[in-house]
Amino acid sequence: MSEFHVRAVAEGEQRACLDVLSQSLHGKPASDEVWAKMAPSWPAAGKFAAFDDHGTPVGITSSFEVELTVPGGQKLVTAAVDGVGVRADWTRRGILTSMMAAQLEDLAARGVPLAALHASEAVIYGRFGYGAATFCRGVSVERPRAQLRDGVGREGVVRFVTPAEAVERVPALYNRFEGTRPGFVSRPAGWWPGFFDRVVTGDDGYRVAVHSGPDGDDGFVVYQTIDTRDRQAPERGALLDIRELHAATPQAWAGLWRFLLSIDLVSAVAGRGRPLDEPLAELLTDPRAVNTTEVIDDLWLRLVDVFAALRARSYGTAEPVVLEVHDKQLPGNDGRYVVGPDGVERTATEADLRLDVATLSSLYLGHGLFGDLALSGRVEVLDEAAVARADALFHTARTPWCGTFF
Ligand SMILES: CC(=O)SCCNC(=O)CCNC(=O)[C@H](O)C(C)(C)COP(=O)(O)OP(=O)(O)OC[C@H]1O[C@@H](n2cnc3c(N)ncnc32)[C@H](O)[C@@H]1OP(=O)(O)O
Repeated sequence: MSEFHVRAVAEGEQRACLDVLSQSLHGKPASDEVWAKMAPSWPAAGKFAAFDDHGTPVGITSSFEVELTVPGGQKLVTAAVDGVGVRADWTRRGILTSMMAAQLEDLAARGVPLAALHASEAVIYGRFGYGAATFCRGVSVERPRAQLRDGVGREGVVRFVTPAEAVERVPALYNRFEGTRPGFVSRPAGWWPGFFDRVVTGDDGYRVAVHSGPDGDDGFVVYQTIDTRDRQAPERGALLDIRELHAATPQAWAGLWRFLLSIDLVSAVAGRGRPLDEPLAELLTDPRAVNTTEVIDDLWLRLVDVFAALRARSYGTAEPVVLEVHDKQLPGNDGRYVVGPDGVERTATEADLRLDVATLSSLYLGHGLFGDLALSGRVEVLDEAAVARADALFHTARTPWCGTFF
């Protein structure tokens, strides 16, 4: 059997690596035209690849830097891991395992405290210390059943913007939302061309509408209209499918939903990836017009530097707990940490709760309960009373949500 070795991607090797990624995701190799557009946002930096005996890449993992808002509002440098794939004729030979090890060691050496990703499958990344840290919801709001309560979302004005205006204005607008919730990630300049500009300027008919309140533009929605008519239902209204909806104020949020729910000839307004706690039903006279179509893991987080990450977030009010953390990939994180409202220290005292780094990572942003994870054995309870204290310390007032796909 051929061998592989993993190393950092060198300048000039990116296009061959992109082809590996495309193959793993059932896509086509990039044409010269596509590559010319992508190349600026596909630097060699942050990429590790596996190469066969002939020097041909057969696996790839990438990352770029973002800032992630942690409970309490601090923004931590985070490696946004994306572009992971192994060529189908090389899978299940340990290539991903080796690439993840190289990437994590590099991040730790560079002092990057967190790594985060969106997983194609939920079974892949737990073994590398990632835990599902934010969840999101799919919603569908039935029309005409959904009628807004009196006065909801009437303060501002909503207007369409052209794709060119959207490309120019929305990035600055988005910066107004950063830091409002744990789990939010910044969108660096390199994110926009591949994930926003391409969509709104493409051929799929996406529309962008912007909300203005007393302080100017304060929210936007990107959505697509899908024709759902068929022979059985020739008069059925369209489906409005939200790609993203962000608002700086509750008024802007309600105003954008008012706009969507007021468009004529529509049978439903739907969206995936919405926050779990979005109070949509509260806008309507008939709350049953809102259906939850799915609840699914969103951001997977990995504490690369456990001490730095624990110290960076704030905690609720409770007596401290001692957590004993185990980290297979980065043993420097192994040890006990006393966590309380006044801060975090390493400690030699007896542990109250024992857990691995993936479990701690999934609890870090405030989603989930130590008590629930204790039920499945993911948290080992050494002092029963510590479970409620840990939940009180880690719980956050706002449900964590990422809101950005990468
Ligand atoms: C952040 C992102 O970019 S998400 C996108 C991830 N990429 C994709 O989904 C593209 C299609 N899939 C692939 O390219 C590959 O199958 C990968 C990257 C998911 C896995 O790569 P591999 O080199 O096969 O992983 P590797 O051999 O290191 O497997 C490590 C372990 O994970 C398990 N594993 C890996 N992938 C999967 C999977 N998709 N389903 C179930 N188990 C898996 C392996 O069985 C192995 O288990 P073991 O340690 O008990 O033996």
